[in-house]
Formats: sequence, structure tokens, C-alpha cells
Amino acid sequence: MSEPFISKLVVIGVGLIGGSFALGLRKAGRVGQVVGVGRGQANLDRALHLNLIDEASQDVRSAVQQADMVLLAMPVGQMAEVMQAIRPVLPSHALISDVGSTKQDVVAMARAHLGEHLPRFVPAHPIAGAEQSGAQAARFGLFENKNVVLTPLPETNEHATQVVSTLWQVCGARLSTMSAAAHDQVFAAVSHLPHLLAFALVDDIVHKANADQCFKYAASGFRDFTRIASSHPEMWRDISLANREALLKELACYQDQLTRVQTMLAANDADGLERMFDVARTARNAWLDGLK
Ligand SMILES: NC(=O)c1ccc[n+]([C@@H]2O[C@H](COP(=O)([O-])OP(=O)(O)OC[C@H]3O[C@@H](n4cnc5c(N)ncnc54)[C@H](O)[C@@H]3O)[C@@H](O)[C@H]2O)c1
Ligand SMILES: O=C(O)C(=O)C[C@]1(C(=O)O)C=C[C@@H](O)C=C1
Repeated sequence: MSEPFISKLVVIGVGLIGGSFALGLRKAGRVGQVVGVGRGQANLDRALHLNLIDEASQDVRSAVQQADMVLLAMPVGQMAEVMQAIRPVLPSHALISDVGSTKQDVVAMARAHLGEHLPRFVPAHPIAGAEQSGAQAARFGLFENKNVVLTPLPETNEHATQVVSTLWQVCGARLSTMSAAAHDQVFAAVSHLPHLLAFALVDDIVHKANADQCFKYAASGFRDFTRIASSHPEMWRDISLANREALLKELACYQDQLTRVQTMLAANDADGLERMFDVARTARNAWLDGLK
């Protein structure tokens, strides 16, 4: 397709992901004006200062007027309200996409609230990020060689999907497509559960009688395991609740696994433990090799 150019991009939620997307398109010369919409002026001022956006607004309805594309880049718990707000004022040609970490809920909200705009909505999830948040965390190159999963609806307009795909490719990403249900199961296992475990482990240590001593001696193993417990609590509250069913299933599988580990440990099953560690190490190393 011819190279898409977005004359007016509106990023609702100018944080790590929305800000990095805007930056990628700006540096590639694929956007004209970028308007950032947020809940708080301090973050919008940082986004202006960092040149992520040209204009800032706290009024989503006026911001999306004349938009060619709107990116929903806030926590998934906020999306329904924003979709409702923009529906009556969104231009009839505007593309809409999101970056939410869960997809069945976002697709259901789009069906409920986007009305006549639904065919131009392209659900997307960039599989790249960090534990930092806000405009100051945005960076150029965040999506370089990272996957972006699209979960288009049967109604999604092919042209809209192509434009959104090309924009992510401009940011360096690799595109793939899945059903929203498959997406939510996979990311419950490899993203949402690990975050839950990291938060739960740190919380467990905080409540120990000798918490100070534990933190004093915690080192790189603890840091690597718990890096993602520094992630944004609101964002992870919303993801956990949005993907509750898949997450509960993965949590139950993991609890079974912990029971197997506990049984091996209680029985001094050295061979069993070593076999399991070996399977895990081999699988992780193969996964890491695949990332190169
Ligand atoms: N952080 C990650 O690693 C990551 C990766 C992929 C996708 N995501 C998804 O991307 C989205 C944004 O995550 P992020 O890490 O960029 O978060 P972030 O906290 O860095 O940015 C989100 C911004 O949205 C703003 N916001 C919240 N509610 C709003 C509303 N109603 N209207 C306008 N702005 C609002 C917040 O104030 C914040 O500035 C989330 O849906 C998240 O699930 C995050
Ligand atoms: O690297 C991190 O800190 C992340 O949390 C990134 C991560 C992940 O779990 O891999 C988190 C949520 C997203 O939806 C996608 C990516």
C-alpha cells in the first residue's frame, strides 16, 4: 500500500506506550499534528516538553475533532468511558486503535460503544513495555523488533487494518494476528500471571516480621524476578480484572505446579527437582536464543 500519512493523530493517554508510538511516527515523518489527551496537566506538560505531542488537552471530545486517527493508550478500565465520549464527535473517516494488554474486554467495549465507527476500529497489543510509566518513560525504538498482535473483528475494515499495521511496522514492530480469546489465554500465561506472581512475592516479603532484613540482603536474583512488581498498580489492576477468567485458570495450573514442587521438596526428591529445573532451563535458553 502507499505510505500512510496521518495528518492529525490523537493519543489518549500519553504514557510509555502512547508516547513511544507518537515518537516513532513523528521521527519517521508519518504524522502531521499530534494531540495528546490526558487526565492530568503535569504529564501532558512533560509530553509537550519531550516533543511527544504538539498540543495537549484534557477535553477528549474537542481533541478528537478533525482526527484522522485516535489511539486509545490508557489503562483498559478507562476505555469504555472514552469510547462513549468520542463516539458522537469522531469524524466518519477516523481510524481508531488501542494498545490495551487484554483484548476480549476491549473488543466487547468497542462493540458496545463505538457504533458506526466499529469497522474502523483495529484492536492491537504491542508486546513491548517496561515497568516505568508516564510520558517521561516514552522512548524512540521501544517497538523495534517487538511483536504487535492484532485481533481484528469480522467487521474490521481491511484498509483500516492495513494502515494500522503499516504504522506499527514504521515503528519497527513485527505484526501477527490472533483471535481475542487466544490472545487473552496466551498473555494470561506469559505476561499477566508473571506480574501477579511478582507483586504477590514482594507483598509477601513486605509483611514478614523481618522484612527489613530480607530487603537488605535481596540481590540480583530477587531484582530480576520482581522487576515487574514496579509496574503501575492501576494498569495491572485493570488487566487482572479484565482477563480474570484466563488468569484464574493459569493461576490454578501454577498452584498445581507449586504443589508438585512442594511434594518433591518434602520427599527429598533430588532427581525430580533437577529434572524439572533442567526442563525449565533448556526451554528458557531456547526461548532466549529465539529472541536473537
Ligand atoms: N506498560 C507496558 O509494558 C504495556 C505494554 C503494552 C501495552 N500496555 C497497555 O498500554 C496502555 C497504556 O499503558 P502505559 O504503560 O503506556 O501506561 P502509562 O501509565 O505510562 O500511560 C497511560 C496514561 O493514560 C492516562 N490516562 C488514564 N486514564 C485516562 C483517561 N480516561 N483519559 C486520558 N488519559 C488517561 C494516564 O494518566 C497515563 O498518563 C494500557 O492499556 C496497558 O495495558 C502496556
Ligand atoms: O517488560 C515489562 O516490564 C512488561 O511488563 C512488558 C509486558 C510483558 O509482560 O512482557 C507487559 C504488559 C504488556 O501488555 C506487554 C508487555
